[in-house]
Amino acid sequence: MHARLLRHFFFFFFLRQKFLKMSQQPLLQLLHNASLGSLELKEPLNFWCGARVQARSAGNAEPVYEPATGRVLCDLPPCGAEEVDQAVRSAHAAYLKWSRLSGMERGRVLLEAARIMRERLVDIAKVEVVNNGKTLTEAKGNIHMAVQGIEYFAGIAPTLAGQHIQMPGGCFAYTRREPLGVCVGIGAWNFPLVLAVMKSAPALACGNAMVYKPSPMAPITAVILAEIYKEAGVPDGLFNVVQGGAETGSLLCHHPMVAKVSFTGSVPTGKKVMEMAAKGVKQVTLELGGKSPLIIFKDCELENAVKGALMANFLTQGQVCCNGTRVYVQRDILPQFLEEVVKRTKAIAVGDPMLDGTRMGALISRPQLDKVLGFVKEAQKQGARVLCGGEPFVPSDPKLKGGYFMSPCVLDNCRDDMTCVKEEIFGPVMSVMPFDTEEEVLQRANNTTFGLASGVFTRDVARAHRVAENLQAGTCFINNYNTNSVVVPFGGYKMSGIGKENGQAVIEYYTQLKTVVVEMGDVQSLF
Ligand SMILES: NC(=O)c1ccc[n+]([C@@H]2O[C@H](COP(=O)([O-])OP(=O)(O)OC[C@H]3O[C@@H](n4cnc5c(N)ncnc54)[C@H](O)[C@@H]3O)[C@@H](O)[C@H]2O)c1
Ligand SMILES: O=CCc1c[nH]cn1
Repeated sequence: MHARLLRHFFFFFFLRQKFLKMSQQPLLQLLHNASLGSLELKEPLNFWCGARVQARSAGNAEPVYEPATGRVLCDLPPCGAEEVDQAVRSAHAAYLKWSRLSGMERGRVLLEAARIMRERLVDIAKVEVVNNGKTLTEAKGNIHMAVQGIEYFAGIAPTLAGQHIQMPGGCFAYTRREPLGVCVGIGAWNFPLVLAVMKSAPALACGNAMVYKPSPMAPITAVILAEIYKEAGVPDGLFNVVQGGAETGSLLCHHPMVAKVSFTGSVPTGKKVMEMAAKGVKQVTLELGGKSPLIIFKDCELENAVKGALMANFLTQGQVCCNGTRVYVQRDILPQFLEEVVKRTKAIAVGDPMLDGTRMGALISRPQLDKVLGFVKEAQKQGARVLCGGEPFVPSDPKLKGGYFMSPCVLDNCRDDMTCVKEEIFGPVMSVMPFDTEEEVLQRANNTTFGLASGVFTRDVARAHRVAENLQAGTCFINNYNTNSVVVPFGGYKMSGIGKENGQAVIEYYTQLKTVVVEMGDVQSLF
């Protein structure tokens, strides 16, 4: 009786999956040439067993907003325990097949995924603009980076190898670089597709499967990625998307079949993820927040330093983890620096993110906008001077009146003990402070619990490298800022995280080494 019931269950499950797959038009086709103010999404945004799946619990759905207009794009029901379990099991089944392929075979599939993504770059970028509020110019750059990430790890896949180690008496050992199994990715909302790719591409290249949970504020492009991987030829279930917030994330971290959690988000949530993973002795990668220093010496090329400070603060409306928001300027050049930085900040075109000329779009949400404006008010109360911006901004286009825009802000007269200098604001607010000596500025720059990134502008080569060596941060940019690339490792020191993403270093975080020891003679037993 039991076996008959099971057979029925599997038969209907199989039919349902088959029906879902036959009837589904790819999400990106439905969202082709997306524009602001019109998109309404009814499609389910979960993806496992190779198809989009409706969550069961429509009751506690949360609205997802379009940041540039304030409209509701869709209601997002969170996945519960049963759905998380289905996604993880689907990943595990696919992992058993995928991990048996050679690196060359896996790389070929990933290259195809990169090709498809490049072909649809503009369409994907438009969806990112609708869901995130960043400008189309930046979104196109982000999708280009995602394509490069998949290509890079497609190239790394065939190079994965162990070592041969000679031992006494003709014996030897060798190491096998093996995948971990089912990896969970949990992402933030500021680079929705890039973060999904930075986790999934190396995971898949190394032979793992992934269940990815995007931020509930920017849930759409991860599903597009899942459909691209499928079209490129990954086995059904290899890359899955489950939607939801803290509860769904916590179910994923606790699932016994999950081997690793790679998390991108704030420090407080990162601590919780690490605690949950510790219970199952699972590996973690934590890419967390920052409050990075940018140090500008008087011998710098000033125009480059000004441009660098803008790039360090205003991309993606200032919502970038590694932004250099504590700008230390050597006292002698502070007046010229401020004059130029304020002139250029005032000239930043804020507004419709779909327009070519726009350089700053909308912040992610109303609460985020209010929080950032609150930081500016608090800074003023504590003695900072607003040189420009820091106000809500209402674009002239009536359809954007409900959007979450603000004018980019430069704060002068800041001190190290002010809230705006100590805490991550995650908005377009630059805090500027004078310094006198190299020793003093290094001590002040390092006086923080964060350690994600840092930057230095100087013409003195020796000084540049000395400062880079002494800054306690995972990345130091010399004479530029935010020039991140998929080919170089990225990750924080101190409370900004554990582990690396990007570059060859990431392989260590998605594989485990097995040692095989081979005896060539007789066993010398003591017993
Ligand atoms: N270091 C990096 O590479 C990097 C990149 C992007 C963003 N960030 C950081 O992310 C933060 C902004 O993003 P955010 O507001 O989405 O961060 P967040 O910590 O609020 O959320 C991040 C993700 O964690 C999930 N989550 C929340 N509670 C959880 C829980 N208890 N268990 C499991 N998952 C949970 C969220 O749903 C979301 O998907 C900033 O601090 C920023 O610096 C860091
Ligand atoms: O918010 C930070 C996103 C990022 C950029 N490079 C690596 N992570």
